[in-house]
This record gives sequence, structure tokens and C-alpha cells, in this order.
Amino acid sequence: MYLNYFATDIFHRSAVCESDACRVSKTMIADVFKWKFDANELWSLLANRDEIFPHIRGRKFIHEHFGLFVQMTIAYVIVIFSIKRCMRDREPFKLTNALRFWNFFLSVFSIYGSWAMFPFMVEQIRRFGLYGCGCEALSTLPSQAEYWLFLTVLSKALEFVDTFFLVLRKKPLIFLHWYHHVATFLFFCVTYPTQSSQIRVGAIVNLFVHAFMYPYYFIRSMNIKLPAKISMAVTVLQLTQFVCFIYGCTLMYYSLATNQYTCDTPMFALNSTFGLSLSYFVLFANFFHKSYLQRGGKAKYRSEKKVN
Ligand SMILES: CC(C)(COP(=O)(O)OP(=O)(O)OC[C@H]1O[C@@H](n2cnc3c(N)ncnc32)[C@H](O)[C@@H]1OP(=O)(O)O)[C@@H](O)C(=O)NCCC(=O)NCCSC(=O)CC(=O)O
Repeated sequence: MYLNYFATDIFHRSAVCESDACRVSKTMIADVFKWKFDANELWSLLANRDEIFPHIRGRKFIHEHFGLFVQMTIAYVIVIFSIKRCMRDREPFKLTNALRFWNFFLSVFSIYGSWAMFPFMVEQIRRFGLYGCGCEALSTLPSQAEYWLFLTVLSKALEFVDTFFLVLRKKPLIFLHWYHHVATFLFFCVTYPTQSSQIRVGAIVNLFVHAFMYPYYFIRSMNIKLPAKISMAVTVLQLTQFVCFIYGCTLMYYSLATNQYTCDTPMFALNSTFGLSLSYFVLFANFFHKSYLQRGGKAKYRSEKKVN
């Protein structure tokens, strides 16, 4: 089993804690009070002028900036709720073109990223099978895919901008939205440095789902009415992704219970993938029920049904 330096480091930075969870928590808390941002390293990684993407450096960057990422997340939550409060007695901003540009940018990013990753995913599935691909693909991904993986992790911070549009335009800010943004970003910051196959597959699948979701939002921000079936299809795609993650984790728990666990995924990453996917599944299933089923579905989807 391959567990790289960063995962090992996470576990061994404390001499007092007995359990993995305790060690991880201690490390997290200590890093939050430090200020560290190596802009040169980030720029050098993003520009990636080398033929081979130095993915170990990428993982080291994410690992060593964990404190900064937590600070960013705390700031995000404080700022969005402060803006929401400030906007109570004000007119909403329109931000029409900015929102269109933003959704267009994320659509291109997700579609191009999925396109770039697709051949590597197919190759990995062909070589290792579905289970092996998400569990014990010991070879590293080709350089281009590793680069996209790094960008995907960073893009989870960029997605915070979605919420600024929501609160400035005085659109409803549902728990699912900001919880998902916070949890996904922190999850990838903690698990990406471990270089586990499962996390890799998760990031690629999520990028693929976003290749549908952001074009959907882009079309909506162009004021184009879409049939309710399209919204429903995007939600079903999101739900399917969570079902796949839960199923994958269940298989891994089974192999663990039967002493056949050969996965390169550390336990804390497996447990967080399972817990997070389960929580997303419950929240999205509830969203699906309330938006499309309960009392004939929400008015916005019902009226679109009539239009189309
Ligand atoms: C069909 C969905 C994709 C979207 O459902 P919604 O109810 O948000 O859809 P909607 O058509 O009513 O759009 C809501 C309003 O927000 C505007 N809007 C535009 N761009 C947006 C953006 N990037 N993020 C959030 N909202 C945005 C829309 O134009 C619309 O404004 P107006 O009212 O003016 O028309 C759904 O499956 C879903 O994800 N719902 C959860 C809400 C959410 O925040 N999802 C994104 C993060 S979750 C995620 O990313 C999951 C994953 O990782 O797979």
C-alpha cells in the first residue's frame, strides 16, 4: 500500500494524540493560527512550464497551506452572512454580465478539464477495472491529468464566488449550497495530499458533473427558460455521483471487514468521503423532493413546465 509522505506527516506531527482523528484535529487547529502564503510557488505551479507537472510539489503546496485554506473558509462564511445581512434593506445588485461571464468561465473550465481527463480515466479503468481504479491504481496519473487534478482542487476555492453572486443578487442562500462549498473545499485540501486513487476519481467525477451544472447555470443566467426535466436531470446526475461514492466506500469497508483491504486510501480519507457523500446525498434528495415533487414541485419549475 502506498501512503505518501504528506499523509504520513499528517498522522505524525503530534506526539501526544493516540487516534488518527485526534492527530488530524490537532494539526488542523495549530495551522489555522499561522499565516503562510507562498505566491511564487503557486504561480510557478499554475504556470507549469515544465513538461512534467511536479505533482508532489502541488500536493506539498496544498498540505502546507492548509491553515490558509481554513482561514479563507472562515472568512467566506463570515463575509457571505454579513453581506446577506447588509443587503436586507437594499436593492439587489443585478450583476447580469458578471454572472454570465463567471458561469461561462466555470463551464469552460469544467468541460475542458473533463475532456482532458477523460482519456486517462478510460485508460485507468481499462487497466485496473472500476474497483482497482478507485482503490489500488498504484501508477501515478499522466502529467496533464495531474495538472488538472491540482487545478480542480484549487477551483473549489474559486467556487466560493458563486455564493457572492447569490447574496448580492438577494437570491435564497440555502444550507446545502454553502455547506457543500465549504465541506468540498476543505475535504480536498485534506485528502488531495494523500495521493489516494479514490480522491482522484472523486475529483474527476465531480469535474465531470460540473461540466453539466455550470453550463446549466450559464444558460439560466442568459435568461433562457429550460424545461423542468433539465433541472431534474442535473440534480439526478449529482445524486448519482453521491450514490457511486457511497457504493465505492461500502465496497472498501467490506474489503476491510474481510481483511482484503489493499486500497491506497487512508482511513480518515475513506471515512470523510463516506460521511460527506452521505450528507450530500441526504441534502440533495431533500432538495429534489422539495423542488420537483412536494406539492407538485416549486413554482419556478412548474411555470417552466408550462412554458415548454
Ligand atoms: C439544478 C441545480 C443544479 C440548481 O438548482 P437551483 O434551484 O439552484 O436552480 P435555479 O435554476 O433555480 O437557479 C437558482 C438561481 O441562481 C442563479 N445562479 C446563476 N449562477 C449560479 C451559480 N453559479 N450558483 C448558484 N446559483 C446561480 C440562477 O440563475 C437562478 O437565478 P434566477 O432565480 O434569477 O433564475 C440543482 O441540482 C442544485 O445543485 N441545487 C442546489 C443549489 C446549489 O447551490 N447548487 C450548486 C452547488 S452544489 C454542487 O456543486 C454539487 C456538486 O458538486 O455536484
